Amino acid sequence: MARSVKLTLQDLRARREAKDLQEKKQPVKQDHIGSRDRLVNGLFLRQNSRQGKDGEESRQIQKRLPYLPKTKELQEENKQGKLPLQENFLDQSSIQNGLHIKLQELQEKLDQKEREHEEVCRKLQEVQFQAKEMRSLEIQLGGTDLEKHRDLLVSENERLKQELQLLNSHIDSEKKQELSTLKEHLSRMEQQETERKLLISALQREVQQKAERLAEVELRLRDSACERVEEEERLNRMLREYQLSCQPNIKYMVKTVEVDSAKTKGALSQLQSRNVYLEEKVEMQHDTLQKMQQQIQLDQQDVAKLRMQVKLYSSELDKAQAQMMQEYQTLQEEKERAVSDALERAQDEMRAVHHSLDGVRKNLLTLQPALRTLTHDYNALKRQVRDFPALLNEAMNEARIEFSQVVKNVRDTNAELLRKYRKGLPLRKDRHNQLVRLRGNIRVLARVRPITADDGVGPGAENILMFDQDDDGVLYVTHKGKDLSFELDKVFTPSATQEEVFTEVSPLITSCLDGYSVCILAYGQTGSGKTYSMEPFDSFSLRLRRDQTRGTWLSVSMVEIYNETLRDLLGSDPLNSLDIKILPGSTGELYVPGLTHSRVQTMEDINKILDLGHKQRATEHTNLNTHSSRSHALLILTAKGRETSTGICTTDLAGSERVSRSGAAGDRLREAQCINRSLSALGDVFSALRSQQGHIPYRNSKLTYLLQEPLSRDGKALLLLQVSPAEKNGSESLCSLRFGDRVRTVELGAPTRKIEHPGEQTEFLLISDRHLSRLTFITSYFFFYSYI
Ligand SMILES: Nc1ncnc2c1ncn2[C@@H]1O[C@H](COP(=O)(O)OP(=O)(O)OP(=O)(O)O)[C@@H](O)[C@H]1O
Repeated sequence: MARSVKLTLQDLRARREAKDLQEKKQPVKQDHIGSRDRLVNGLFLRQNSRQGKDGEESRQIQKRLPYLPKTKELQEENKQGKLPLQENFLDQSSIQNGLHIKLQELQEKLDQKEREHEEVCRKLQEVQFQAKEMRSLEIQLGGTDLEKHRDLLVSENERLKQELQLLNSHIDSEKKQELSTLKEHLSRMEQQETERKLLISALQREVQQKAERLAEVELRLRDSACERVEEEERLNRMLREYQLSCQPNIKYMVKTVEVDSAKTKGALSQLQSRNVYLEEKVEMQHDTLQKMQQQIQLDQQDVAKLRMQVKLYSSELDKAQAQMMQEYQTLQEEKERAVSDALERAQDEMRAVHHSLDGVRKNLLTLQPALRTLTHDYNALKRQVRDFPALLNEAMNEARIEFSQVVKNVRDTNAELLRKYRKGLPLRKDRHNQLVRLRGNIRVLARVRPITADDGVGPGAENILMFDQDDDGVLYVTHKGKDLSFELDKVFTPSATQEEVFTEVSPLITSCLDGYSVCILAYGQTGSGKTYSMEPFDSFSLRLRRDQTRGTWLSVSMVEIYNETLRDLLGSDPLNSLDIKILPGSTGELYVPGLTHSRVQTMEDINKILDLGHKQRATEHTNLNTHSSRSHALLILTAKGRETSTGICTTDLAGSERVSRSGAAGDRLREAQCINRSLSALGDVFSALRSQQGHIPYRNSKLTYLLQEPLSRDGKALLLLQVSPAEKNGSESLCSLRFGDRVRTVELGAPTRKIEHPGEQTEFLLISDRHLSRLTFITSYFFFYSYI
């Protein structure tokens, strides 16, 4: 068994000196022993020191051993991609640089965009400025088509500006978002890089230390092996030399050896034991070395694994980086696309804006001459406006003076006119009265209604009336084969309007307002249009209203003559019988004591009274006209002013009937008889008037009694004959026309005015009847106007 013993030259020298001493039979000096001890001790100590150094090394290795689990942890972290290594760090740096470059490019693009945005804003400001100029031009020039076009352009510019702002804000927000994302990503990557860089540097330091220590250990092992080999060779050589040199004195030596053999043997045994111990130590060192080598191999394996891991990580990192780059490129492309789209849109809009601006510029160019003219005018106007207040004051003063002069003149003229009017009023009234008298105190007009649906169809509904084209007072009637003609004061055709009728009636109303007793009668068979002709009363109401504004007030009464009994239709008890009496102290003027007077102001008020009165009337159906009245009803209107009092009365009176045709019997028969009697009495009055008899039988009926005043010689009467053109009503139409013909011959004589003391009120009655003679089936309305 080869045992390597390490002996230094000093030990060998000490051993030789000891031999020399033995050979000189000198006792071994303590120094020699000490040197041997020192030799052994030195070897021991060296071994110990080496062992200590090796122990230190192994301790160092052991100290490094804790790095192994730490290395495993790092491996785990690397597996999770947490640890970037140096290669990756280099790649990361390049990526970081690339990102920085990209960021700079983005920043540049952003700056460019901002510059473009500023340019657009500047242009928009120019447009706004031009719009302001245009507005000022508009103010100066007034509205033209060009300005409307310019307004449109301005509004379009506003819209484009808003869109551009939106676009810019959108682009800014996108870019900012993208930039912030990239910055975050970059900062994250930088942080990771720093961490990985630190870890890599730590690992590198560790690996470097390990490598250095391994190299040192290997070096030492190599040195110790070399020393051991050299020492063995030297010892062998020395041994051989010693043996060779000692052979001639072998006896002596044997003796010496024998003498010293016990001691030498002891020393040798000690040396051998020490050699064994040293060999064991060397063995242990050898084992330790092997372990270290194994550890180094393990470390190298770990390093290889780590390198593999690093490569794996680097490939993964490359992949991630490639993916990131791809994503970045995609994002970049999208961003560039969005930016280019936005840019294109902005350019399009800018082009449109430029186009609009060109139009505006052209408009401005065309408007400039006009603007100059208008500016000139404007300046002139401005001067005028500046001078206007003074001129206005001057003109106002002049106008005031002129106006006050004119007002004074007008007042004078008015006073003169009023004076003349008052002076001429009696004369005018007299002349008007003369005119009316010349036209006849009793005028007879005829109004032909059109054929209506109520007339039915067939021969009975045929028209039997014709008109004279040249003379509006002639009416031709064809009845039962005979052609008859009637001459009246005026004939209204079916096409005549209400206004025309009222215009014809209005002179009598003027006479009424002038203070004459006037009676206007609408006369005709049932259904001939008497109610229809009442409508001009509305027109008259306007006149009333006008009169009322001049201080006239109006009251309404309504009475009924039923079976020769006079009743107050507006009274609390309509069944109370009223009397007609002569006004005390008057020259035979009539009044109805206890008659209710309701004050009215409008036509609506009158209509309400009429409705109220009609409700109280005793009406019943007959075979001829379901609406025919069975009594005479009188609506008495009295208008009174400071100087005048005008009475207007509308009535709906019962008509006398042909008993056989109406089928009346019992009470109906009595009513018809009363109606016929009153109408007969009215006819008698007209006959007496026509024959100018001394006695006019007014008192033969309540109706004629009430009609006394307007039908007296002091009154004026207008008879409006309502005529039906239908064949089946021919007989009644002829009767009406003949009655009118007879009435037309009546002369009432010269009418006289009635003057009343201001403030006193007198009632006037207007009486109407459905018939003014013995003719049957005729109803009529009467309008009566009187003057107090
Ligand atoms: N001039 C006219 N133009 C058009 N329609 C008319 C005219 N006159 C009368 N009528 C129509 O003839 C019909 C009868 O007229 P209205 O009621 O006035 O007759 P009346 O004489 O008052 O009858 P009664 O005596 O029975 O009350 C109504 O439908 C009316 O509208």
